[in-house]
Amino acid sequence: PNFVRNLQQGRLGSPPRPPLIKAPGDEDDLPAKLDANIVAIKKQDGLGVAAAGRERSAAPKRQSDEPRMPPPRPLVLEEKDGGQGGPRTDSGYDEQTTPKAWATILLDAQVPSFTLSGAEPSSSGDDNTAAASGAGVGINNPSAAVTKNVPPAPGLMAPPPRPPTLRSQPRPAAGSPFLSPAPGRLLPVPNRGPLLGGGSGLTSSTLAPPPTHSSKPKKPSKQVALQPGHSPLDWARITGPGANLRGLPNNSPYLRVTPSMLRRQTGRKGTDAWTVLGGRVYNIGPYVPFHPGGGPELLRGAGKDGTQLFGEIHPWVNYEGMLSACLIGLYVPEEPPKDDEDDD
Ligand code: HEM
Repeated sequence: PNFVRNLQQGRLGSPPRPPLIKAPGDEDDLPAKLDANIVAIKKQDGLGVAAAGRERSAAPKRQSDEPRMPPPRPLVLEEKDGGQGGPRTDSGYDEQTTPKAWATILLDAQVPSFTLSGAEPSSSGDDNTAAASGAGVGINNPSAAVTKNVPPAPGLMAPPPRPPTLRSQPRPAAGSPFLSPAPGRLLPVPNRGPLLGGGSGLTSSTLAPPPTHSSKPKKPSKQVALQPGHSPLDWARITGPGANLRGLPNNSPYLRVTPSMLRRQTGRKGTDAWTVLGGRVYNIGPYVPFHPGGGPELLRGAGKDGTQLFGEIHPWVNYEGMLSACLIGLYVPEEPPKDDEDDD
């Protein structure tokens, strides 16, 4: 009998009522009276008491669900009920037959955020405490505008770690070129090097030549160690004006040297070493101990035209000036054979 009485009065199956805002003068038992009226109306309409109870049990649920409609932006998508319909059985969503992904609604989730201002406990105090107490949060107090360090709700990604702020960098010593003279200015970005002309004296990094990638790698030098008294200056001294290193008798005229004549002057077997450079024939024998590239290297051009070889190694060398005292004559083609017919 108690169960039937409670059922008739609508006390069974009713979820807790949502809080109502009461107007002044409202009676305290207004919700109970409203429920009783609903039961009476249902009876008049021929509906069963049980149906009325179901209606009442469903109505507050919808009411509590109404703020959730439409669903907020999905934070995490996951399938519920194995993809068979949605989570709400008292709405039209359960008429869906295809599997559907439903958003997990996290109304109470606190989205963790971060702040741009540092929160060093040493300099600015405990910002978390300030923010939690709500004191001083605002534009004029940005250091206090940090969020409560709410742990991320399940399914949410953890916030990224805060980058180190300039304020958290170690402050340079007094008198340092990195110290900004103007108060309130930001410190220079580290690892950029000092400015030019800043009087810091630390300009080596900015004056260093940039790395080049276009120059060829250097070949190893083939220069040899010259004997004492055989330096380039010594050669210049002995080849001054009036010097004669031709290897020919004095006052000999310049010769017309043919290829056959040239081939015999190789520097071997007691002969002088002649070479051709730019159409002129030089006696290079005296220069052998003065040649920075070594005697054997120089004699590679002896007895032949060494113009191409010379040019391949050191085209910048002024051979005409250096060998003026060694000039033999002009390099000329072989003389044509004499015509014997004239002798008849
Ligand atoms: C035609 C045969 C010659 C050959 C094969 C030859 C070869 C060389 C070589 C291999 C070097 C060393 C290059 C280096 O690695 O630094 C050299 C340097 C030199 N040779 Fe010759 N040379 C010849 C003729 C001459 C002649 C006729 C002269 C002067 C009249 C001369 C003057 C020099 C000078 C001044 C250097 C030093 C160049 C420098 O320091 O940049 N060479 N030569």
